[in-house]
Amino acid sequence: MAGNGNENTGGDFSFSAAAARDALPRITTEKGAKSPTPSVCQDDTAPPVNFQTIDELHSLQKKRSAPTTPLRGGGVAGVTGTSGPTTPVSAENMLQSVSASLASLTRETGPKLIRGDPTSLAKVAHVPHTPTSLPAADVSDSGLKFTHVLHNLSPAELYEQAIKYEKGSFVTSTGALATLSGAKTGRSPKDKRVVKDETTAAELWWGKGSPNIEMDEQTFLVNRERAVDYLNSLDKVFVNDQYLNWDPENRLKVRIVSARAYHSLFMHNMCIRPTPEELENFGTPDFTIYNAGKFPCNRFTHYMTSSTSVDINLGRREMVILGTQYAGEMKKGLFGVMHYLMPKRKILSLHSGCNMGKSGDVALFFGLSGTGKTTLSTDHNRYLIGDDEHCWSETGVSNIEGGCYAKCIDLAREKEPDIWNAIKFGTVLENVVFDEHTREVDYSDKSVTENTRAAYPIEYIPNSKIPCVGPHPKNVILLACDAFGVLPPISKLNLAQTMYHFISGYTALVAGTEEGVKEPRATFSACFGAAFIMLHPTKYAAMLAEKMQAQGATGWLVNTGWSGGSYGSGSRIKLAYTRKIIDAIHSGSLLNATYRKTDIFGLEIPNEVEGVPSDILEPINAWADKDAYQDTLLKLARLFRNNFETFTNHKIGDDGNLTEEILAAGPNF
Ligand SMILES: Nc1ncnc2c1ncn2[C@@H]1O[C@H](COP(=O)(O)OP(=O)(O)O)[C@@H](O)[C@H]1O
Ligand SMILES: C=C(OP(=O)(O)O)C(=O)O
Ligand SMILES: [Ca+2]
Ligand SMILES: [Mn+2]
Repeated sequence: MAGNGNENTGGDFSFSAAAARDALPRITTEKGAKSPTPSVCQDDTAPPVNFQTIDELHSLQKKRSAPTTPLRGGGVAGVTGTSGPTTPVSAENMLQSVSASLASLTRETGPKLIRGDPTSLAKVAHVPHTPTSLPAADVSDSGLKFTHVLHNLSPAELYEQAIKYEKGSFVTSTGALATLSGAKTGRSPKDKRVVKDETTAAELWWGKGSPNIEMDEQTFLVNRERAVDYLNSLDKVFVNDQYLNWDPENRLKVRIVSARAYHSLFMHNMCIRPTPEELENFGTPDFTIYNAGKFPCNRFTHYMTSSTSVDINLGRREMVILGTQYAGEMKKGLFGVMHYLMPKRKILSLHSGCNMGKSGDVALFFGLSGTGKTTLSTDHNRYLIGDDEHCWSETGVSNIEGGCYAKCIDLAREKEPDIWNAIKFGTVLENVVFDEHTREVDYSDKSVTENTRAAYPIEYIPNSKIPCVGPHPKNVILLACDAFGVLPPISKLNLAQTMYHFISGYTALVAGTEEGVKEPRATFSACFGAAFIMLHPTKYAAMLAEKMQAQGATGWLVNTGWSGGSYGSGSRIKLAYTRKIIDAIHSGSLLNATYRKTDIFGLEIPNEVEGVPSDILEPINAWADKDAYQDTLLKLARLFRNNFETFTNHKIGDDGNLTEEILAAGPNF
């Protein structure tokens, strides 16, 4: 029979005489005792183990983080009860600070907080929450419970949290964390509110065309309390303390309090990550986000028109998110804050990508969502400074963020290798569809949304420039994804034209990034980011004009949209051609090309661009139906003219001549 290890040769089955009588010999286990069979298993002798139980074995697995990483939570054996001698002072400070952030406005007390995961067996330090002798009427159950704080967890820890507790979290075949953002898969601009107080009433852009829909301070506090109460009711909250802006002089300290590991990992990737030393000395944040995620606002609250509300209070330096889990709200909410704070310091905030050539030539890529900022600023031959949000100061450019947020729909390894390779361990992959077994992502699948996204730290792009700063830009590239197919793939702009197109901010909004947009549609968004600007567009335009003039930067308009017909009949310009066009801008060869001027828009188009078929450079040549082309061109020109009407009564900067030139730089018909 198989299994007893004896060779059964002929049916006879016999033990050795001794074994049969006395059963098996005893094995000696005493220390130092000689093995009963010294000649075998010689090198199986291991040094003595230093654990007695399974729990002890497990406790050995996790080494304590270095003393410079004091703010780690679960698993660190600390003290129970009030903080004792082994609690690092900075950790206690952190808890005090978070408790202050999460304090109820009405009960005037911070919640009781503990570091670490609530399921962790190891007891960790907590802050005793301050006043103890409250009148009995003020004592509530929420005041008696502890909330666990998961402060600046590492990506690995956040993966574990997400996979254990957040439905829809999976590791993909390349190691990314696939997540679902829930009902909202894009931003909700109609649900954005900005507190109008005395200061902001005077400073901000309000009224027609403005993204700033007002709310009063009192209503903000109602929503803030709602978010804070929700967060405090949870067993645990995630807290990220990070930075915005790579320019050290103009850095902002931000705190993000959220309910999901997904949100914490997203912001870990998208904001600038502090070093352990910086984290230890973080102090009080300059701006705080309370992200209550799926927890809705109360529709009976004044100003609320849906169950989603994204509220910014510049005076309190706080933002509240209720009723949406789309992580992009946090990133773009902070961008709005920068659009307010930076111009006060004479720094221009830009909705643009930015990269730098080997010789130090910097290019900006402006454009609305889906026009190619991320794709075209991620360029294997150049250093990536950032893909979406920048500042332009007296000294040059700086990225506001520490990561990139790339669209993933139809992502292909051959076309965008750097973005493809960045989707690995640590990257958040939102709303993608993958094979249930292999976990291979199908980037063409739009079942959840068109707006599938990857958020990764900028250093995941091999030629990213760290720190993400650079000298003054040489080229300012305006990207428009023209769904009408009438704008040339490339045109050179004079300063007035650059300003005209910057203020117009034209594109065909590609489906998905904003809720409810299912088809490309022509749209105008001042400064290529009206949803995020806080001041009147002419304020940013004046700063851009001044900076471009001072630095002698050249403006370009690049159509990354349709050619040979409108959306539906023509086709999108090949990414490979757009890249050739961009190469020619960077190399300087386009500056020396010969140009001709187009009708109506008066755009200068080159006769030739290396690597691009010449018959697409002049849009009419690519259209089969020339009459249809003329009609469409006029239609778009009218849309431009109508849109610009609201700006005709505004002066741009102090230069009266420039204002006149800008007004004249639009289409003529
Ligand atoms: N000719 C083109 N130029 C730029 N992007 C293109 C082009 N054709 C297709 N695309 C696709 O359009 C999308 C641009 O998105 P992205 O770069 O993320 O835009 P943004 O950063 O401006 O929001 C990408 O999915 C890219 O692959
Ligand atoms: C995340 C966004 O930015 P973009 O589409 O420009 O990458 C957004 O607009 O929500
Ligand atoms: Ca953007
Ligand atoms: Mn982008």
